[in-house]
Amino acid sequence: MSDVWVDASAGASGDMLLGALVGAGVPLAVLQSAVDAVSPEPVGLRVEAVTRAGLAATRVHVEVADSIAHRTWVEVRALLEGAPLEPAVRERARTVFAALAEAEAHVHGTAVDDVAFHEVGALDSLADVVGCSAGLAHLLGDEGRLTVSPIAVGSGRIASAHGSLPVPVPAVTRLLRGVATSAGPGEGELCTPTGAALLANLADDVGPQPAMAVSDIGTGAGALDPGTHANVVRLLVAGTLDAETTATELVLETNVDDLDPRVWPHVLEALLGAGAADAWLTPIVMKKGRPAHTLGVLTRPEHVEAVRAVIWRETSSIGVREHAVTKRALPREEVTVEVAGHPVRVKVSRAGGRVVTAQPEHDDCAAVASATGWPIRHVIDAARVSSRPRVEP
Ligand SMILES: O=C([S-])c1cc(C(=O)S)c[n+]([C@@H]2O[C@H](COP(=O)(O)O)[C@@H](O)[C@H]2O)c1
Ligand code: NI
Repeated sequence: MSDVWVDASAGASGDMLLGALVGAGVPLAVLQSAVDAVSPEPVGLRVEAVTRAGLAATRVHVEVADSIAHRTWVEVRALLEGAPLEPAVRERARTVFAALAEAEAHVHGTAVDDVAFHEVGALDSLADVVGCSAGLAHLLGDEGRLTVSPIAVGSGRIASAHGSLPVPVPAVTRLLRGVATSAGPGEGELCTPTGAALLANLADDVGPQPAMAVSDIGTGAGALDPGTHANVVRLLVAGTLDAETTATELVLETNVDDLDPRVWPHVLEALLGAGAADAWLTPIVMKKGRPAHTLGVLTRPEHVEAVRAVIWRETSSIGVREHAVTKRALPREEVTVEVAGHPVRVKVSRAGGRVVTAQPEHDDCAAVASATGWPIRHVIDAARVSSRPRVEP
C-alpha cells in the first residue's frame, strides 16, 4: 500500500497515465492482464522510452485492431461486469465509465443508458480506463490515498467526432466540476475526457503534493509533443517511511552516598565509552537522611558486561538493580548546515512522515560560538532556520 500524488499541471489523458504508472514501477503485466480480462478482442500494450521537451518519459502504446468504432455505455458496463477482474479494479473502471457516460448524456442531452461513446468507447479507451484502474489498485492497495494536483485543461479548439469543439471540451468541463483546473502551459486539449474521468473519480483529494517520502516517480507521455512544454503527467509514489523501532534494552541503577562527587562526570563518560546508550545521575535523599545519587544507565544487552564493569571499577557501589525495558525510537537522520561558514550537524526525527524535532548538535554550535563570538543561542537558532528547507516536506 502506498500513497500516490499525480501532477496533472500539464494535463492528463488515459495513455499518459498508463505511461506514468509503468514509469513508476507498476509491472506492465498488471495492466495487460486486466485489459485482457475485459477486452473482447486482442489488445497489446507496448512500452516506449520517449522524451518530451527534454524530459525522459514513458509512453504506453495501446495496439488494437478494433472493428467497432463506438460502444454504448450499456455494452461497456456488460464487458466490465462479465470480466474476471479484481473487485477493486472493476469498481474503479465502472465508476470512471459511469462518470464518462453521465458527462456525455448531460452534454448531448440524452439518457445515460442511451449514451454511445464515439472515440472514448473504442478499445483503446477501454484499455486506458481498465489499465489505469489496475495500476492504481496495484499501488494504492486498500489504504493508499490518491491525491491529484489542480488539472491543466488547455485552450483553443480541437477536431472531434462532434466536429470542432472548444477546449476544454464539453465532456471535460462536466467531468471536472468542483475540481481545481486552469488552462495550463500550452494550447490544445491538455486534458481529455478519459484523463478527466480517471482523475476526478479516482482521487481522494485534490491539491499540492502531500507530505511523502517519494520512492518512485513515473513520467507519462501520450502521443502529442507540442514543443511548447513537456506534455507529461507525473506520478509520485510514497515510500515506506522508516518505522518507529522497538528494542529491549536494560536499565541498571544503583544508589551511591559515599563517592567523591567530583568523580561523577568521569564515571558518566566512562559508561558512555563502554557502550551505554545513556547514563545519568538523580539527586536523592537516602536512608538516615543522607544526600546521595542514583546512577542510572541504559544499555543494549551486548554492552551490559562492560557497563557493569565500569560501575564496579569507578564507583563505590557494591550492588546494581537491572531490569529490561522496551525502548521505542523514532527514525532519525542527520543533515549538515552552515552557520557563519562553519558546519553544524542537525538531528532530525520524524513521526508519521512529519518532522517532529530538528535539533542542532550542541558541540558543533559551541564550536561556532567560540569561533565567531556569537551567543550560542543565536548559533542554535541560525542552524535550525538553515535546516528547515532541507528537512520539512
Ligand atoms: O466520444 C465522444 S462522444 C467524445 C465526446 C467529447 C465531448 O466533449 S462531448 C469529446 N471527445 C473527444 O474525443 C477524443 C478522445 O477522448 P479520450 O478521452 O478517449 O482520449 C478527445 O479529443 C475528446 O475531446 C469525444
Ligand atoms: Ni461527446
